[in-house]
Amino acid sequence: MIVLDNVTLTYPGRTGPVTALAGTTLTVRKGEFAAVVGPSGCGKSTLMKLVTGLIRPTSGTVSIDGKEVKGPVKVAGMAFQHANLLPWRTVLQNVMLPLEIVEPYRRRFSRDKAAFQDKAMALLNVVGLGAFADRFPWEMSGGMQQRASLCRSLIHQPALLMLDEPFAALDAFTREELWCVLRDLWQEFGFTVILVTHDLREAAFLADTIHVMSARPGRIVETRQVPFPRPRDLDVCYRSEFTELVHELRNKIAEVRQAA
Ligand SMILES: Nc1ncnc2c1ncn2[C@@H]1O[C@H](COP(=O)(O)OP(=O)(O)OP(=O)(O)O)[C@@H](O)[C@H]1O
Repeated sequence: MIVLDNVTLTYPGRTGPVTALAGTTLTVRKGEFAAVVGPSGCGKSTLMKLVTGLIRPTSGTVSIDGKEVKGPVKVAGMAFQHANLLPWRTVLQNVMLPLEIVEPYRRRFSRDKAAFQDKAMALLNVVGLGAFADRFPWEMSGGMQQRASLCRSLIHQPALLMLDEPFAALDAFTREELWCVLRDLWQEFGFTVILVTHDLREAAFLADTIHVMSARPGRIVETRQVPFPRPRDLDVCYRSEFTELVHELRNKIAEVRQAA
């Protein structure tokens, strides 16, 4: 379980202190798919950095499974808006990169390389990239690169997947394809997800729970359970309850933007 308890984060800032989060409290259960939405600049990326231990709160605590986060956590995989694959490595080599860095895989890397390669290939097959393992990133579309990036974030079997607008740079069709890829990976492996997104349909399709943040300084102003049964497919996005939920979220965000 991930718990942010009354977290405030103030950046020193070049022209004076900037309080990005103020009194943010959030709980995400093990295995839950949580989405965080909110107006631009409300502190969503800051929240991700706090959970992964890249920054420490100014006050309050962040904990994972009862242990306070005091430095970069190993249990998390991460993916961002840009796939950031290394252009000189093939797709397979990119996916295997965390195994060369993260312990305990790192020390076993040379010995177990063949088994690790099989594992990477199995993941690439799940996301439909099995036939592209030997390609270089620049030979692939943005959507294919983002599939590979998801594989790279999951290769070391993290208990937690942190996603910061991973599909924002993709066209609408590719984005929906990738929603399904992520849904399938989550259903198969059961990791916990925190997805930061501007796309309310994405949050409503993928998440169990949607947290709405206020404008800066950000805190959680509303938490909605998503009622649609699983397994979900894209048809759910055309149901009236889905449209209503997205509308309500949009209205809430408009309200908090105006209040800022
Ligand atoms: N290193 C920093 N120094 C000073 N201010 C910062 C720093 N990083 C972020 N901020 C400020 O903190 C606030 C929150 O930033 P953050 O990137 O977390 O927001 P966000 O919700 O992810 O934004 P967006 O939705 O536009 O991606 C913003 O006002 C930003 O300008």
